[in-house]
Amino acid sequence: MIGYDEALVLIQREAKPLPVVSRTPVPGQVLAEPVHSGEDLPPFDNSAMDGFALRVGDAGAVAGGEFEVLGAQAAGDAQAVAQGGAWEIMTGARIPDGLDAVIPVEQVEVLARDGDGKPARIRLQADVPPGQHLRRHGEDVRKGDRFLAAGTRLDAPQLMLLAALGVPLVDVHATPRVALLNTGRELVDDPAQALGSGEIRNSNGPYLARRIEQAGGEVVLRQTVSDDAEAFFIAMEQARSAGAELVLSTGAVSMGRYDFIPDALRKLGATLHFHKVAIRPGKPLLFATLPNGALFFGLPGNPASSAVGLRFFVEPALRAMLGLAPERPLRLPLLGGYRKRHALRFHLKGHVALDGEGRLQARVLPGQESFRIAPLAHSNAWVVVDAAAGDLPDGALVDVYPPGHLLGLQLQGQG
Ligand SMILES: Nc1nc2c(c(=O)[nH]1)N[C@H]1C(S)=C(S)[C@@H](COP(=O)(O)OP(=O)(O)OC[C@H]3O[C@@H](n4cnc5c(N)ncnc54)[C@H](O)[C@@H]3O)O[C@H]1N2
Ligand code: MOO
Repeated sequence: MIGYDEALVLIQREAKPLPVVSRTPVPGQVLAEPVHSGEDLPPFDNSAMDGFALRVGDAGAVAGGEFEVLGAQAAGDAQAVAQGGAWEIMTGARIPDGLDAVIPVEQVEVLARDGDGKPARIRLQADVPPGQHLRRHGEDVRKGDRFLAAGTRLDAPQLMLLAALGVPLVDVHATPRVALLNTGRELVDDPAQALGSGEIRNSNGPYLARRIEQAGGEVVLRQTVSDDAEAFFIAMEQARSAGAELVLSTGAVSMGRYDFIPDALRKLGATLHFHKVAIRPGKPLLFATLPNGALFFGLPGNPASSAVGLRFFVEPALRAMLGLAPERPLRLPLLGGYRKRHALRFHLKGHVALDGEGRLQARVLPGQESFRIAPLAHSNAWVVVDAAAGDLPDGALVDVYPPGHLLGLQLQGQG
């Protein structure tokens, strides 16, 4: 049996960044290369206000000054050239060449109007400092700027920026393709089907499938497989033809007579890196490399054990495949402390909330047994207590991980 840190080193040795591909930007993708701007943002000098554009130079203009209105410029109008005077201008409209400041319409007295009722002559009711209410081209992002760094995960703000700068394609690591095989002849997938004697519902399948997608993977195959090696070999062949770079199984990795996964992998010619880690829950976890180079994780079947296996073993591999640096935990005070009964590393269903002063604090939820699913649905974080740690007193700082490596802490909506 090896320790968690040692297991992580082996995973990080085996999990390599996937090839870089150019793709349409989509939320959740992680940039493999920085993005440089091919344009200025804003693309041209424009007005921040509805009002009048003027030429005021370095000195500015003073209240009381009068100007002829010689043109008008709305958002979307092409470049115009002004021969002095004032131009009526709308927010976002391109500043006519030759003008260099804007006065808002509220600070102007219209002295005369033309036949159509448009302002023909104005008087300033306020001073106009140089450059007032101008949004200059490139002030936000300059052409050639590296505006998104490698390792950035695309979400709404990044998509806004990429859209603003007209970037059709970004370089990302290919999405890791994951095959998920739930083993066990006791498993029932159809929620409408009544359970036969000794049967249980496959709950690991939907949980893991969702978490894999949230962790940046794509589930290319999901199969429920009986407890025999032949059915497993068929599913493994399907995983291979689906192009899976990562294969996960649940169940059949422990000591029982039907725990066939380790032997079946050997028969397939896989290289076993470890089987059994000094953690709770999830101890019988297995990690191997398949002959085609795909990584294989044999997750224990108990629901909390499979969740821990995904979060703390598979997700580090996904991170490496996506070209991301290893994750760092939050350090939060632990409300109520924790009594640690074994010299193992514990991954505990936890809950993070705000205390009375609005500071984050964590606690360990009751119901840590690995068969218990209900506490997982009330948990919004993992509290991790290292193997070397002893009992933790109330308020001790503890490592806390969000539910997924690409998910932030989610404080709302958990009961
Ligand atoms: N003699 C020993 N027995 C066990 C040991 C041990 O060291 N010696 N380890 C225990 C630990 S720890 C764990 S964890 C489990 C792991 O067992 P397996 O990975 O072999 O899984 P199964 O036996 O197939 O199933 C365990 C448990 O989980 C339920 N299960 C399985 N798949 C699903 C699923 N998709 N959805 C919901 N529940 C699932 C299954 O019915 C069992 O109750 O072994 C201990 N035993
Ligand atoms: O370690 Mo097993 O995962 O306790 O139930």
